[in-house]
Amino acid sequence: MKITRNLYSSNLTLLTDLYQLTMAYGYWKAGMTDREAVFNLFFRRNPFKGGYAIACGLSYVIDFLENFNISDEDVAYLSTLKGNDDKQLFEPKFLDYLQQLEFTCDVDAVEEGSVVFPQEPLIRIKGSLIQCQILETLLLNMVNFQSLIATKSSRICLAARGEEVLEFGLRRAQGIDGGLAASRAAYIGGCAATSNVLAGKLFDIPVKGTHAHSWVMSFESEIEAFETYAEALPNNCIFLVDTYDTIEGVKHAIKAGNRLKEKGYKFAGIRLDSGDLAYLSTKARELLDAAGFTETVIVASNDLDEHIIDSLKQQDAKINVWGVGTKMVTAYDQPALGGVYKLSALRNKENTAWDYKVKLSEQAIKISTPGIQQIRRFYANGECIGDAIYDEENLPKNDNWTIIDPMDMTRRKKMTIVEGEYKDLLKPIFVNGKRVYKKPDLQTIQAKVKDELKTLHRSIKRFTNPHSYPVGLEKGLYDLKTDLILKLREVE
Ligand SMILES: Nc1ncnc2c1ncn2[C@@H]1O[C@H](COP(=O)(O)OP(=O)(O)OP(=O)(O)O)[C@@H](O)[C@H]1O
Ligand SMILES: O=P(O)(O)OC[C@H]1O[C@H](OP(=O)(O)OP(=O)(O)O)[C@H](O)[C@@H]1O
Ligand SMILES: O=C(O)c1cccnc1
Repeated sequence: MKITRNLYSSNLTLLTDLYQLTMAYGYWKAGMTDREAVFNLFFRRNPFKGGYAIACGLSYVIDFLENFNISDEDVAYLSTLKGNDDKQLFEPKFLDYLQQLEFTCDVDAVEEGSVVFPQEPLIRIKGSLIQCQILETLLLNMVNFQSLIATKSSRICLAARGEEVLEFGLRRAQGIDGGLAASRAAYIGGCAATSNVLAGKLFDIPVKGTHAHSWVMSFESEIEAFETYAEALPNNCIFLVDTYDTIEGVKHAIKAGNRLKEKGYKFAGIRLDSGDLAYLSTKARELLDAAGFTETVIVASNDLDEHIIDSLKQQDAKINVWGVGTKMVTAYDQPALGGVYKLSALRNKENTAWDYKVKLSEQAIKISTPGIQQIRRFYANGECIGDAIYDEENLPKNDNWTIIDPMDMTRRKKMTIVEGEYKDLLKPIFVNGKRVYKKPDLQTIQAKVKDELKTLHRSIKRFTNPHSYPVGLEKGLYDLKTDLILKLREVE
């Protein structure tokens, strides 16, 4: 959408960590800028102690890469940076080089809205070392946050069991883009609408809302507040009933609802925002039904998250619509996804072959995976049964694959390549810097999340101790990684 582009397509190239630019300078000085490299963006643990994550943020990444450039102003600023000796940090020739740098990489990525798991590359960038390096920070910034919020939202929507979830988080979000990007990701995760009007305009998300306590407090009485609201907005009446006494509030809302009905309008709903939401929603439902307002919905808000919604569902609360703010947009119980971006292959100096790369660590989970990675997801009867991370340059010779858990080599699973029962998740997005992928609209991405979640066994979606979905390295890649680690540790 055009308006979206105006906000996010400005030149964001300097929205990066300084070390990307100092390394870029180093590569340039060492004559390494154009060595072909492959980097992968992945995370190591599912967020929220859950069993899966939702990939999100690719659209921002695409806009950023399509508008990649270093402007006169950027160069002017970079030329003012000083080193420890108080001399210019970057020599002018390097800045000239940077200014002429164009984005020419290949990008393959998992589509937004896909279900993804730890260790899987969400984005794979292949191209000149300097370009791949410079992109790290912003790619992580965009994908980490949005994937986190889309995952949170999908959990909250699962807890609501198909009922409407409204995202109310802007006022508690982490700044301006923390609000906007969260509204977008929350919608992708399954929310029906947002209260954030600019997000509605930019991303074409439905906007919805009720009214605040201040409205009720601005009148002599609650009933006067509801009736005045109904006069002004007869087609948008959800009354907030808990400013003074919730049960009395429901009765006042019913009075105002009767006036609306007389005038031929619908009494759309009430909102509960405090107290025992199970008890109050049940009482409110009884009162509404007794007054003939069986279609009038009960919206609930107040620090909700997936666990409280789940509990309210188990208590048989009579809530139809869930308003969720703070805990959704701040990902309250886990504020960062922790995705990383690692080099996995580099052309040798002679440019004749790939050198595969790993980052070692004492912790197995932190040892990166080498190769030109792709993900293959296997299905049986419409359910996904396991993912293989494999090396595109070393495809297994036969159709019987073994996947091995990189954290525990005794955990293995056999997968058979059967036509129509697998798919590769990384799709071409850019080829030689030119976009080859058409961005889907948000509704399509939201529908994808729903469809993908249906392919996951329910044990993987439960909130408490979810079953862990099998993701492994294809045996060829596993062996390759093990050899590399042994070599680096100099074990014969
Ligand atoms: N029946 C229920 N079961 C589980 N949790 C509930 C139930 N009813 C409300 N809650 C949750 O309990 C928490 C109550 O928080 P708190 O005590 O701060 O609110 P309150 O006193 O009801 O309202 P406020 O302080 O906003 O006037 C909220 O997170 C709310 O969503
Ligand atoms: O609880 P959250 O999940 O963050 O949802 C958003 C909250 O924001 C509003 O409260 P606030 O007290 O800011 O304003 P109000 O007067 O409209 O209630 C609203 O009533 C919700 O309680
Ligand atoms: O419209 C609402 O009810 C709303 C909007 C923002 C925050 N809390 C509630």
